[in-house]
Amino acid sequence: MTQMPTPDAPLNIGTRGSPLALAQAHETRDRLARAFGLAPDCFAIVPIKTTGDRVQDRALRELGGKGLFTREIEEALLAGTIDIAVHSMKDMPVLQPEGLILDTWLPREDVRDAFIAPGLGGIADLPQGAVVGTSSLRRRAQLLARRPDLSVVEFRGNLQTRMRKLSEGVAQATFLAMAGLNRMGLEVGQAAIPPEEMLPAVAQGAIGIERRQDDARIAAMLAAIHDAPTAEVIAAERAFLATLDGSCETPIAGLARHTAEGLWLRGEILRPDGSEVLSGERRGTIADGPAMGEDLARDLLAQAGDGFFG
Ligand SMILES: NCc1[nH]cc(CCC(=O)O)c1CC(=O)O
Repeated sequence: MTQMPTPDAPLNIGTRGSPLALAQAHETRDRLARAFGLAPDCFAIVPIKTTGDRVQDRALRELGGKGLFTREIEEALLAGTIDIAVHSMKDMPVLQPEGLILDTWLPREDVRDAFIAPGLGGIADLPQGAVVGTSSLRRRAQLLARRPDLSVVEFRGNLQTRMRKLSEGVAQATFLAMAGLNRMGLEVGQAAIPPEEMLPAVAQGAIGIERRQDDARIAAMLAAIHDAPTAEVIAAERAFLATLDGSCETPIAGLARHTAEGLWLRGEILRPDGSEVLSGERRGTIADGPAMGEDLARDLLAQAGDGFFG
């Protein structure tokens, strides 16, 4: 019988301190509490500041990519200060440090990007030459591929900062993930963009829970809240990303869905200025997911050739 956490010996949940990260940590706590009939105070939410959170005003990707938002949290996990770490999987590197494992998934939220522009329903409504704010290489490239007439400005900071920039006219539109808005219960006039129009980031809308590999007690508890269908689509998407990763700073998008036969996967790589888009699809069984991701990535890399990334 698994030893259950108590208010005196709570299960410590590590997370970044942003409002979205905290909402995700609370969702994780609530699911665990419900699964085991435990009171909320059997869990402690431990916000951890990461390098990525500290460095607000520099071009983050110059500083070392995705691990920026996870290193301190993973160190706390290895040190035993926390027992699990809750992550937005869109921001997670494909490999975890020695001794840690990431194999628990909460049910995926809305995978779509949100278009946010007061009074406008979608990208097509933007006037010729309009300015759009985003800090996402992927969204920038996808937008310019569709609308080369638009200009894109860097948009950083929290949701409030971005909404203020919109109202000040710094840009006429911006993007966020529907998942984040939904998880925070926010209504900012967002319009969901169909994936055919803007393919989301790999693992967008998915929350993953990381733990120490040798912690059998925690593994048993996490099994109770694991969502297998989410694991299946993410396995295909992350294999696609893993095969592409390291080869480029190129914008990448990928989305897998269940079909009657198994899985469907679509992937896309773009030149940062949107001047070229390479995409493809695979279908297969659920067990084929990772192989579909790898195969599609290899195919796109071969199509791209050396010039694509330069
Ligand atoms: N890169 C930041 C980030 N990481 C995850 C989300 C949203 C939630 C999700 O996709 O799970 C966001 C913000 C955004 O893109 O609007």
